[in-house]
Amino acid sequence: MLSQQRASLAETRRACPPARVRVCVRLRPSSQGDPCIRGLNSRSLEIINWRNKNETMQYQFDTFYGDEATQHDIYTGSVQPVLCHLLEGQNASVLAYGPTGAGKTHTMLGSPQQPGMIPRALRDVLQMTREASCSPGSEQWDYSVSMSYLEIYQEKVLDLLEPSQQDLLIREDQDRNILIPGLTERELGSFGDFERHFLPASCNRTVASTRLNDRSSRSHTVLLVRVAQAQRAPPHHRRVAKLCLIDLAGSEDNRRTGNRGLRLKESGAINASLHVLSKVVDALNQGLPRVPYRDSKLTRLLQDSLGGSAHSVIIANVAPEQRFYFDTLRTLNFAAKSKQVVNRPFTQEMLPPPGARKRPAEDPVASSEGTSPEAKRPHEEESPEAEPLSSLLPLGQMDPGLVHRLLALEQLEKQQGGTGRRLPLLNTPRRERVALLRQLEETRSELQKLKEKQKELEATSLLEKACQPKPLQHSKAPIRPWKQAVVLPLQQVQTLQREKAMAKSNKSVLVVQKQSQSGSGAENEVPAWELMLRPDLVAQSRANLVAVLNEGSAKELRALHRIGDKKARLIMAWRQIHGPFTQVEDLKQVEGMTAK
Ligand SMILES: Nc1ncnc2c1ncn2[C@@H]1O[C@H](COP(=O)(O)OP(=O)(O)OP(=O)(O)O)[C@@H](O)[C@H]1O
Repeated sequence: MLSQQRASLAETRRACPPARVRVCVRLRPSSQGDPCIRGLNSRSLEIINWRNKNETMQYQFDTFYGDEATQHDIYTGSVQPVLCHLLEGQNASVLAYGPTGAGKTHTMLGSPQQPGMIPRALRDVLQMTREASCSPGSEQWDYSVSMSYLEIYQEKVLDLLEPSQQDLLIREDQDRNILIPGLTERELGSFGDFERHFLPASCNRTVASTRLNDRSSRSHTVLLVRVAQAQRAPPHHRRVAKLCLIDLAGSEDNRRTGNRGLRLKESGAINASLHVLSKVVDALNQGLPRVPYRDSKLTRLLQDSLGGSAHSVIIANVAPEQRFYFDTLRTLNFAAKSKQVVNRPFTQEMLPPPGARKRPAEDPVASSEGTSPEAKRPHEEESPEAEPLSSLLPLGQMDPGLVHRLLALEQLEKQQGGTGRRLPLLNTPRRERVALLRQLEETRSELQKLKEKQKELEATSLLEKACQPKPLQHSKAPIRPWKQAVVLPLQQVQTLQREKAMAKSNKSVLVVQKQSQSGSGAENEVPAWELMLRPDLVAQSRANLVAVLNEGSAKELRALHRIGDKKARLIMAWRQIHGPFTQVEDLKQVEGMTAK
């Protein structure tokens, strides 16, 4: 039954090596005055230290592009290398980040004279798929490319290909894919098709004039390109990859933009979502159990690109003028922490259901309900590669817990008449149902094998006994399987017991009895007690504290124990210069503070 279940899913996921997010910095040409930032070489730059004008701070990235770098340099150096992964069925993302007026839209869209990353990438993707479908390789594939285009304006997801005021919902399917039901998708047969759909849609983006940029993006725009491929020969595998090209709206200091009314409201939404983006990167870097993707529409959509399955590139745009100094510093700090984020790309291959051997362009399933640009990806639990079926353990090494489970299952089956009737699972969500059925199937086969092994052992043992001289005292006890004894030092046993008790009790603090000091165990000895905190909660609260240190406002910092106004300001200044705190102990480096 299990193999049938797997065959019907017919999906395999091949993990690739983890891929760190690549981060490059692009410096816009200066419009006035002396620059506050300059490049040192193709990877490093330095920026004046605001506390001491005679000092500089240095940063290193995957690539640094100076103000003379062309669109071609940036494309060939940082964007083109990730596109080849699309043909392997893996996702890729390119994201332009930076303050308002620093050149994000110039980098992504460009102009007719200096086309940006988006038109260049589309031209190459279409060309690559054309060439790959003509290649005489053994694995010939048919390709189809399609696009969707949306903007996130004031926390609303708006379709740019078919503009309307409808806020599209972001959904997550059972396999954790992000879907946008109702988002328009257009097939692209040529670059001409792309221009025909993309150019008018670009005019639908919300732009307005601010004091810092005549045509400032008031929204985050996301171009989704879907590359579907279908193998011509059996077994007719299908793959779907997604390319996300994102032009973020710039962070804005409203004292300088002069924003009021609607502009101010837009700016509030932009800054809030960029703040969540920064928190997502922090959470990923600190390995926190909860990454706040759901706290903004932007991060929800970027779930794949940061800490997800895509090969991602961040282009951090910075402006050289003194008036952008603090924006530049903030951008460099965001870029520096983003380069630590590691993604886990994989190739997904699916078999079409029997009777549905169509080319991707004709295949309604391949286009994921016709409108959604997302590929259906299975949950890890369903991947045959994720976890091989557990093989039968030698009887003597069988985990007592498993034996207990097997006996309980046998009991349950007996109660149900032992006719193979299935357990009532219909009300269980599908994912859990699949996992339960798998577990049940594994347990059944283990039980069967266990019974056979047991019989074998009994037979061998009887035979041996028959051949041996009779022992003086014959034991009538049935033959039991050997249990493997694990001997632990007493202290370790007690720690394990405490941790188990804590996990079971679900409490954060436990009162535990101390080991008798004298060791005599005398009846009248007064027992000593101690309080024990759950280690996972301690770790979590330390991580939360670090998050407040990195992201907290002055008010939030003052709310911390022993932190007053002066210390809050010192912490904020420190993190602006040195970047995020990695642990609570870093506080020692802040002037006049101790880790206490
Ligand atoms: N590398 C560059 N070379 C020449 N001009 C540039 C470059 N980068 C940006 N510019 C110019 O600077 C101005 C601001 O750039 P752009 O609109 O791309 O900024 P932005 O970061 O997208 O701003 P916002 O977030 O407000 O939309 C534009 O006039 C653009 O043409």
